Amino acid sequence: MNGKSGIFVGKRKKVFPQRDMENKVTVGTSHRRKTERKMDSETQEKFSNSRKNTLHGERRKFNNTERNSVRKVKCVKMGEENVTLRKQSGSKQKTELFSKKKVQDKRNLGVSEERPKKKKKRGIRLDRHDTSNKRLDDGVTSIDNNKVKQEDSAKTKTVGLSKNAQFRAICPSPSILSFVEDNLLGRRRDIQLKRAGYNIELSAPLDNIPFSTSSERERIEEPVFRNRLEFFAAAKVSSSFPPADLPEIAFAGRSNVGKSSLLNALTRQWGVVRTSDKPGLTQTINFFTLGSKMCMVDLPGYGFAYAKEEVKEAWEDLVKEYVSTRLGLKRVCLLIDTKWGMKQTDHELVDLMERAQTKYQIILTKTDTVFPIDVARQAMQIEERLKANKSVVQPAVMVSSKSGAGIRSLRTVLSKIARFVKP
Ligand SMILES: Nc1nc2c(ncn2[C@@H]2O[C@H](COP(=O)(O)OP(=O)(O)OP(=O)(O)O)[C@@H](O)[C@H]2O)c(=O)[nH]1
Ligand SMILES: [Mg+2]
Repeated sequence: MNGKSGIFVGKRKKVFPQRDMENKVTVGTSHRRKTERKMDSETQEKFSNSRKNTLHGERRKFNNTERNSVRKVKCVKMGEENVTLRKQSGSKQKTELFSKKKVQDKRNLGVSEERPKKKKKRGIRLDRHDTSNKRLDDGVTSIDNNKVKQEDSAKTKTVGLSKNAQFRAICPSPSILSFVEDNLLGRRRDIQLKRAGYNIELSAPLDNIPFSTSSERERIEEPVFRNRLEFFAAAKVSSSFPPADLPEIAFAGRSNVGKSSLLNALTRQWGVVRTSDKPGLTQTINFFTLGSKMCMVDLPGYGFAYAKEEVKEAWEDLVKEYVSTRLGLKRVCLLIDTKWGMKQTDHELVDLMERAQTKYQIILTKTDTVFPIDVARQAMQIEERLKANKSVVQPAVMVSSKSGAGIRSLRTVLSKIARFVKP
């Protein structure tokens, strides 16, 4: 700052007033700090109060631009009061001052005290249909602009949205929604399951009949799944595949998606197929017979990130070879974790099965980990994506091996395969 002229040339330092000197007031800026004024005690008090109320308190709230626009304009004496005003464009303070002044004048003239009328804000009247004085984005209600806006919003709806937002925008079909509700799919509260009559102490409680006795609980509606599940063969290479005497249903999917657990849940024979919370437990193609009716095949998971590259490739090649060449294979259940949806590796397998004309059906697993609406959205999204595919068997089935939700429906779907092939 130029001390002599009082014009700021550089960046102003932030200095706060100090009032600790007898008969002396030191104020705000470095320039003013130098100018110490002597005042009588009354004036000093008024002065310091007015600065306290106006300058000091407000200055710190303003940013630089606002501060520049603020100008100290008047110090008006009203009776005993000293009011310091700062002029700001359209400020309230200014209106207050003038209305106060008016009342004061009226008092002096003996006019009865009335509340000052508020000044009406004058709005600018615009012709709705005259677009000449409006900007395009001013909310003009012309038809053309509306069209443009609609197109833009449609574009942003699809292009601008994140993957997550796009997912949330999916409206599932009524049939999917009712399936989710009827089967109590999705994350549910225990109290809700209890009220519906399910015994939550049992494993896969929703696979039982509500309010059923223990003998009823044992029954599986589809006779084929009442057969004993027995380990039959394991293969690490295609040459050791067993002969394809029985119709086969294979369970494929990424590591840890719940393939082995689903086999146990379908047959209610917990522990026959080994499961683990660590991905990559199943490393060979495991064949299980279900009586003499069907063969169920547990495939090693693909996309297991922590396995060695060559091991991973060997598993994936084995799975690919199995699904594209196996003769007795009637259906591949492609398991997708409901939480994560279809990944690149899943699409690769889908493409392969399309080329090999292998029938496959999408099974959404672990539905108990997400909200019911997200189960429906995931099913809807996958069905839409695979709509044009020829070998896919629709609809997608939603299950949870943990809660037992949807397991009965899957049994019904799969038992038809066995029945038709071997009546
Ligand atoms: N919450 C929940 N967890 C499940 C469900 N199904 C399986 N799991 C769990 O997921 C983990 C993996 O299950 P597995 O059946 O071994 O999965 P996998 O697909 O056979 O895995 P790999 O053999 O490694 O390919 C286990 O900890 C299971 O308890 C389910 O429906 N809900
Ligand atoms: Mg497994």
